[in-house]
Amino acid sequence: SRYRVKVATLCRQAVAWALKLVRGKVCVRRTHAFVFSQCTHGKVDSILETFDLYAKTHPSLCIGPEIGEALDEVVRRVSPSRVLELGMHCGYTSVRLLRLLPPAGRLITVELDPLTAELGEEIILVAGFKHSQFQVLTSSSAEAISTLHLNIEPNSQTSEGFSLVLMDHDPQQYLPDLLALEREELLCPSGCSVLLINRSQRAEGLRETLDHIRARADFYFVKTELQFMVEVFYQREITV
Ligand SMILES: C[S@@+](CC[C@H](N)C(=O)[O-])C[C@H]1O[C@@H](n2cnc3c(N)ncnc32)[C@H](O)[C@@H]1O
Repeated sequence: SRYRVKVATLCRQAVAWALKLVRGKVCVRRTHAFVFSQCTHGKVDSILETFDLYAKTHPSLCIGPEIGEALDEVVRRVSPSRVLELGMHCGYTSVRLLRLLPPAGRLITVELDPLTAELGEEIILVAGFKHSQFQVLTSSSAEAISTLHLNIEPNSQTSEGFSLVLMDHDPQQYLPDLLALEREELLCPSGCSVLLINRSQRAEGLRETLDHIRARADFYFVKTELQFMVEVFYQREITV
């Protein structure tokens, strides 16, 4: 019976893999429609589970539960009051982030494609989050970063800037965006974790970013390097 269970699992995985192959490219509308119609509105866990269910049989860009848990661990540890996400897509990671933020926490999320941004924002609202907790900027990461200081209200409890940045947009943009965030003084000087999602072992952009970080040991260090995610820590001011 043990072998029967194993064979059944393998068959299920083979069918799911074949379905993904047949269904071809990632479709934002289809992802949104599935999640919107199948999840329980207002229940964050149901939304994440529905995304994961969809990804079993359809091509998906969502990070999924495995990288998601590594992300959760960082969010719980950092407990950031301000988070910046570059590459919102359909809102999977935005919902994951928002559910772990402290009550006064706020997320700014950036998405280049207007339709994706609209559909992703709807999913965040369906999850039950309010516009007082998050803001979607529909633009390229570079444009967004150059205007971000206008979107951050001073917070008396923390130093200014983001204490967590998630980059999952375009690895070629990771380094220029990191440099721009530093230049614009948007990284919290007392400490900011920058998470770089690595979807391809051949991502040249990620390698360049890490080379830069290693050469800037005065302000940066690589805190953890997992196969799919690298955590870089930035600090300008030493806290006592
Ligand atoms: C891999 S997906 C993000 C997936 C998301 N983190 C999740 O797990 O649900 C990348 C997204 O970044 C967007 N994107 C690509 N380049 C961008 C850029 N330069 N600025 C902003 N968004 C960008 C794409 O349109 C796409 O929706």
